[in-house]
Amino acid sequence: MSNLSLNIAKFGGTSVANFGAMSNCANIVRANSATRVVVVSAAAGITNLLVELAHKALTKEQINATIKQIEAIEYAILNDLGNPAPVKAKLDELLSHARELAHHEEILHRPDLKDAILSLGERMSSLLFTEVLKGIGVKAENFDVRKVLRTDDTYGEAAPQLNEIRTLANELLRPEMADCVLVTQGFVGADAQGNTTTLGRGGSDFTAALLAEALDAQTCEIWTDVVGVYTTDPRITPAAKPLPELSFEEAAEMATFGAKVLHPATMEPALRQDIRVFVGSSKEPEKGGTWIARDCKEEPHYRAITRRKEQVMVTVKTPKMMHAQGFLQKVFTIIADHNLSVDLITTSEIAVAFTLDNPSNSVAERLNRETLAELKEICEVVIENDYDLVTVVGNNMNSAAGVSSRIFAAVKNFNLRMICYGANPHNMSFLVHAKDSTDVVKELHSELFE
Ligand SMILES: Nc1ncnc2c1ncn2[C@@H]1O[C@H](COP(=O)(O)OP(=O)(O)O)[C@@H](O)[C@H]1O
Ligand SMILES: N[C@@H](CC(=O)OP(=O)(O)O)C(=O)O
Repeated sequence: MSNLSLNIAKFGGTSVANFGAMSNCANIVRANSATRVVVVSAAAGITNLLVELAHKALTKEQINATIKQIEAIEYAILNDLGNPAPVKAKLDELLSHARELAHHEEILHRPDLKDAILSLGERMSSLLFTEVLKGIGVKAENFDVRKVLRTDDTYGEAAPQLNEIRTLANELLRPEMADCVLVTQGFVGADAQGNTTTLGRGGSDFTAALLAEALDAQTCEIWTDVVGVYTTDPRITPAAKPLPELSFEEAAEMATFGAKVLHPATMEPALRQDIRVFVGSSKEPEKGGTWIARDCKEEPHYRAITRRKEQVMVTVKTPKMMHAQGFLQKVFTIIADHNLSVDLITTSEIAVAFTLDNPSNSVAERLNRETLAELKEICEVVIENDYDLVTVVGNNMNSAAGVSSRIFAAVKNFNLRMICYGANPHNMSFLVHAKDSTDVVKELHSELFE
């Protein structure tokens, strides 16, 4: 079933951080009659507080203090509503659920409880944002995304089940959106048993794209705190510039290699269904933003630079590797069995080095630990921390002359530990010491874009 014009709008944590920010978002929704589904993240800071409750061994007093911080942020929004009374009881219910889960004696060991508590940020913000919309005269309803966003049961990084999502969204969401704007939760899902799951940090963008795909939307808007996707993270250098256009491939590379403005999986549904994705600032919508689509007017060799922090370099060595057939295969079987993806690899006759993405409290961190323990059973393993991965994203990078030499010239004063170039036309990546990465990105940016 297709629609004349359907847009899914997603508002990130900073865009729903307080009543004023939510009001800007409400105006954006009201201005576009094609927007029938709104996906919201938790108010800025809330998910981090919930992560502390879920992952850190806190005293009772520390738990209570953290809940108080959450309550203060949510209540500040509630108290600014014209008519807070109808939602106060529902908000209090969600807060007491958070309290209960935080004090649960198994919270640190049960991934299902962790996801249940993490989901509460989005459940509270969607409740409040629905009221903000109603307050400016938009007919809106809060919709529990767990009814349609079916996932597997990999808590913390659940995989969406696309066929079920399509069926459920068309059965349960589509009929309701004809009548009003539905405000739902990003980042959250439910498995076949109805247990709450989450899609991984930053997953609300992915939710929006998944719903856009399931409902055959034409566009998906990601409203955030920057006026589009930039040549690099504007927090690294003020010289970063917003990009008017990007291809799906370029955007996917940027997201995968660290551009936090988009969740890495966001482009997958967009690419499958050819959904145009817009990224813009909810504070300054009039400034426009970046359009991400299949084809771009231009395909420059250098489009952007990204950085991904918290990388680990693993070197596996075995004297037996000399002529030892099957060693590499064993190493990569162990990695594959744990579902890890390796970005950079270098090999010599007696050693293989590769990188692992290792953000703290992530599913990857746990899998990395298990993987390394297994590798240690078959070879010597050296683990080095404190690395960042820097990537230049562009087009035809592996087939044009001089593309790599310009990059190497710009970073000649830094120690590059690993380099990956040539396998993909859209990127060139290298590992640098974390202490150098800001300067590396600045030097590269200055050479390629300024
Ligand atoms: N290439 C980039 N372009 C724009 N923003 C980027 C880029 N790389 C990283 N960022 C960071 O992403 C942030 C927005 O992402 P995020 O904090 O997750 O927003 P939201 O809360 O809206 O989801 C920006 O403030 C910016 O610092
Ligand atoms: N609230 C979740 C999901 C999310 O996507 O948030 P944001 O849109 O603010 O990055 C997180 O912080 O991970």
